[in-house]
Amino acid sequence: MSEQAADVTRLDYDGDDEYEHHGGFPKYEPVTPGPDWARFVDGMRTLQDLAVSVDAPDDVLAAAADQVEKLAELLGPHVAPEGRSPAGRTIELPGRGSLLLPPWNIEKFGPDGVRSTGMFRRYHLGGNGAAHGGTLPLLFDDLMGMIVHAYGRPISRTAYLHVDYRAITPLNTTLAIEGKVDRVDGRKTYITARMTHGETLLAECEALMLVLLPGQP
Ligand SMILES: CCCCCCCCCCCC(=O)SCCNC(=O)CCNC(=O)[C@H](O)C(C)(C)COP(=O)(O)OP(=O)(O)OC[C@H]1O[C@@H](n2cnc3c(N)ncnc32)[C@H](O)[C@@H]1OP(=O)(O)O
Repeated sequence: MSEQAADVTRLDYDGDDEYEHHGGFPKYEPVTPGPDWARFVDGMRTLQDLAVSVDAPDDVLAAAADQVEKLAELLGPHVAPEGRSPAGRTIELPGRGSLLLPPWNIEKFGPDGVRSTGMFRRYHLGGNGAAHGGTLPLLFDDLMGMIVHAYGRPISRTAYLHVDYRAITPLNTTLAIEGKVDRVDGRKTYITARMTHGETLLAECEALMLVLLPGQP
């Protein structure tokens, strides 16, 4: 992670009245859990890949289902309210340690934009070896959230997200995504971003983020 990326720890926006008074968002603070958390998330990602790709005999599936049920039983009592799990708050891990997000790593985080690199895996397969079209807006939307935050805007939500698919997005190879604030107009923040594979443009995205009014969820 670059020096600039260290700013990502401003996630909690301590002491920022604007942040405190806009919207009804819980406060998210970055965490650094022990190494077992990274191992757990990594193992779960492997399971996600397997869950969408195996064609196993019944006895294997029965054994796997037994183990999955046991695992759910083990973890069930430890469910925490939103903003309290390390998922999504472990900045150093791919996808901030959240299984919802593809395993991408933040490389640059600052007012001049956010850049992240990573790959789509078997779990993200759409058809014919390419990433599912819905995974790109997911990644772009999360990027937009980070960009608006890194720019220093109060808590905002996506009003629209427009994606232009320019080329097939491959799996299992390193890609990059990068974007920045283009302009600000009152509550509105206009952001553009692009996803690339080397020199190849895969997708472009334009979004409008709106600063939440007091009490807006
Ligand atoms: C480590 C880092 C962590 C950071 C980690 C980051 C995490 C990821 C963050 C992801 C963020 C999300 O995905 S958020 C989830 C997806 N988004 C949502 O669910 C939002 C659902 N929509 C809403 O809640 C609402 O529509 C709002 C709050 C966005 C806006 O409602 P509102 O406050 O009533 O605003 P409204 O008066 O309608 O509009 C205000 C102005 O914006 C314009 N406007 C509103 N919507 C649009 C639109 N779609 N297209 C064009 N213009 C629009 C209006 O014309 C108006 O312009 P004028 O007349 O003033 O000129």
